[in-house]
Amino acid sequence: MLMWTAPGASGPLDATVEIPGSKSITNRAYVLAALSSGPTLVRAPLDSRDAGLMLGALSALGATHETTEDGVVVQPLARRSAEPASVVLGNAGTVARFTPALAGLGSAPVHFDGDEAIRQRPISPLLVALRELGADIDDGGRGAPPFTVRGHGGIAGGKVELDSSASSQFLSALLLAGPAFDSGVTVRLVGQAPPSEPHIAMTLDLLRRFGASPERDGHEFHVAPTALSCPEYRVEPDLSTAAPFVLAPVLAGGTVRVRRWPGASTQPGDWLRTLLTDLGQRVELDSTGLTVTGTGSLPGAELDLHEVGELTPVIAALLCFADGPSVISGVAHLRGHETDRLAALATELSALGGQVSETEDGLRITPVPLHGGVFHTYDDHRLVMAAAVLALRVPGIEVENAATVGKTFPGFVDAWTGMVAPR
Ligand SMILES: O=C(O)C1=C[C@@H](OP(=O)(O)O)[C@@H](O)[C@H](O)C1
Ligand SMILES: C=C(OP(=O)(O)O)C(=O)O
Repeated sequence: MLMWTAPGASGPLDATVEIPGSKSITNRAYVLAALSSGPTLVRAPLDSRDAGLMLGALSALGATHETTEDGVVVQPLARRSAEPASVVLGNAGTVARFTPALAGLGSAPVHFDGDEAIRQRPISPLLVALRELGADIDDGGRGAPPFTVRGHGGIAGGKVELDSSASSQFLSALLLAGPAFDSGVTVRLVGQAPPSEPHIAMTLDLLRRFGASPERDGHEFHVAPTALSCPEYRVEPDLSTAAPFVLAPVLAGGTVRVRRWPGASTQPGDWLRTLLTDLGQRVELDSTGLTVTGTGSLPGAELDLHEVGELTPVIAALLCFADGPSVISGVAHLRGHETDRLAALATELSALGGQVSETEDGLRITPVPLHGGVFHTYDDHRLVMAAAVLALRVPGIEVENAATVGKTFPGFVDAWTGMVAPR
């Protein structure tokens, strides 16, 4: 789809939506399944570009999978690749950060490369740490893809210092692979605190579910060598993908229900319940899911989104309609996401007449009337979602390359249209 005219809200919403599986949980479950000693049935996994890239990467490394009626069955990396292989990264941070360590467990060279954007995203501190732990990586001195991991049949592991301030995924990568290192792994964080603390908790949670006993003492983490196993794992719906849907009734009025919203979750999107309540909306969680009812008011807000950075694009779009100015802070690392999200949001929202400017670590938003126009998406799924939120109130928003939303939700346009403009 080259251009999508996102629908405006013509009245209060009344919709129940099904959100696909969490990207972050799906791709962690696949990695841990590959490192397990037996097959794992991953139930309700995400089926999207990033999840497909993870399965492709694991296949290239020797962990095959089969899609069944019940989910995806992943076989362990029993046949650790002895043949040279290539891993396609696309623009998936989870694939780029989580799979190089697995290649170091094999016994062949594995070449890693992806979209132009992934070559620009930070990864160097992870490659340095992996080398210190015993991996043999040739990155031509670039500290970025393309690079080759030359497997020598295992990774020694041990103690390492890591600066994970540019992405929490560096730390998650070492912890997820730690059970397969000869001596496990002990990571001491140095530098600024990593962003996305819930994603670190998610990593520890999945490790436990697969039988490891990760330990954390402040900035130090330890995972012992462990034989992993988890015959079945059920993936929660992606609460960051759910974000635009639960924010919609704030702007359109009415009620939106998200089915299967978990009672407790390590996903950053679970914080939306707190945010929406603080913004004066009605939020109810029960065993069927989450129900959000818009109350018609929306105050401006000062939000530090360091822990939940991936929610920034849709929250920025929402705050363009608040009663007063807002400031988003704590998200300098978004400049190294799918695109420089702070620059992209400031540029695109300003092009629609908005008063949105970048700060060093966030955005300053002063609500003013917006007009329609083309919203460029920079190959970033979350910018498509942000544009859809804007269009609820602003007629004539044309979303460029909306298909890029397939990184996490290929069915987004249909689901959104079904919610806003049901036939
Ligand atoms: O570990 C993960 O699954 C993720 C961690 C976060 O990355 P950063 O810490 O780089 O922001 C998040 O933004 C990304 O969407 C998914
Ligand atoms: C930052 C994101 O993705 P990735 O997993 O590629 O880092 C995101 O989904 O917002």
